[in-house]
Amino acid sequence: MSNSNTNSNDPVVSVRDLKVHFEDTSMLNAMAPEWVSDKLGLEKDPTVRAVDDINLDLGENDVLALVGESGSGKTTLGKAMVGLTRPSHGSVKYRGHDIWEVRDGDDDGTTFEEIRRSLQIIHQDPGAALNPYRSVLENLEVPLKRWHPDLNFAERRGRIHQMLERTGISPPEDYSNRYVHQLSGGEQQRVALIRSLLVEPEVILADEAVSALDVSLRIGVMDLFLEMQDLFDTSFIFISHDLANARYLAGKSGGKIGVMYLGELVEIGTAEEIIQNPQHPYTKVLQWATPELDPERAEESMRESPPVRKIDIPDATNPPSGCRFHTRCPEAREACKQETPDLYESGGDQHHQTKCFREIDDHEYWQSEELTDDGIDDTPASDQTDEASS
Ligand SMILES: Nc1ncnc2c1ncn2[C@@H]1O[C@H](COP(=O)(O)OP(=O)(O)OP(=O)(O)O)[C@@H](O)[C@H]1O
Repeated sequence: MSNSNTNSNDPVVSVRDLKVHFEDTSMLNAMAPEWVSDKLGLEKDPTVRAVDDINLDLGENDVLALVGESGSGKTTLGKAMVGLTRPSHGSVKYRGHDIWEVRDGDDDGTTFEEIRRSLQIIHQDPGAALNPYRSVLENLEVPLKRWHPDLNFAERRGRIHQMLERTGISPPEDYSNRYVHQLSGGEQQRVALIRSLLVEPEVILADEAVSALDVSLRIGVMDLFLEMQDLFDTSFIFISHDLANARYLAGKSGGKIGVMYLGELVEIGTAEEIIQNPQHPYTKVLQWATPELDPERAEESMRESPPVRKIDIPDATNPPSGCRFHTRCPEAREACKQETPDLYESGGDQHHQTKCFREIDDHEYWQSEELTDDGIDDTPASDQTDEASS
């Protein structure tokens, strides 16, 4: 994208103090005053705090793999980073331009259309992005016609055939005439990847893009993503609930793994650091739950119980006070209930950060009382504030 303010050292996407909260937009909430719903005995859905207080930069040619349990906010963060979900608070900048200020017309240095082209998404279900009633060629012509209207039919077909061949879909003349339903899952995902790459984006968000694939096909598609990432110098945000996939993607590309828990980024670092030297107690839980990371220990660890005090994940509408993991954390102490940790450097490594007081040698955490199973306080943050003020 041409812009005189663009500096190649700047992050491509930069997120500051990001919150994405989903309000209840149902008719009941919009129309009925509190006393009406109380009288009718109807409960309004509270706000979901899907993403809270995240600061993150994605550089050029960078790879970030976001992992965490279902509902931890991975997709919401990813979509906010590519301008598909509007933040409730904070900013998401593309090459220094606040995406939503541009969208709302407050910034004349760039256009929202250009941002939309630069930030693409590939979904878990590739079929969703492809028209089943059109051939592969017709599907892939759509982005080219939109973003490169100067190309004629022969030039478009030439580019499409080249991309099909590069991604291992061969012979391209044959495949380009097939309909989407005549392709395997792996071939559909390749076509979805080509569709995104044809518009020459700077960032691709791949949301669980390999989870629906058979395990035997997964490595091939992940390798292809990484090959294309390298070839086109495109930054990728991979979303996966599987730490083994995240390790593969971030490890091979020299990227980072970001671990999410209840809307917060709790640890971020290189694949090597997150797998070999995890610091956050929640990252250790994910590692325990992924025995294939260490097959030698797999059998042994399957016999152990998970390193948590409670299995149940608290509700994202009312997360626990202080450190959100304190209700399940085996290392939790009183201080974790009261205060929210920042992301601290782990062991002096600026590329490895952990949201846990245990990173700070002289933090009052070390003097505070350990939380035992009997002492687990499930009171959500908001209720505690209410109690304190009443
Ligand atoms: N449009 C929405 N409206 C209301 N709540 C939402 C919406 N989108 C997501 N949520 C809620 O926000 C929280 C985070 O969801 P998100 O999909 O980002 O998590 P995730 O880690 O990607 O989970 P999964 O792996 O299951 O997709 C969840 O509690 C989810 O129910």
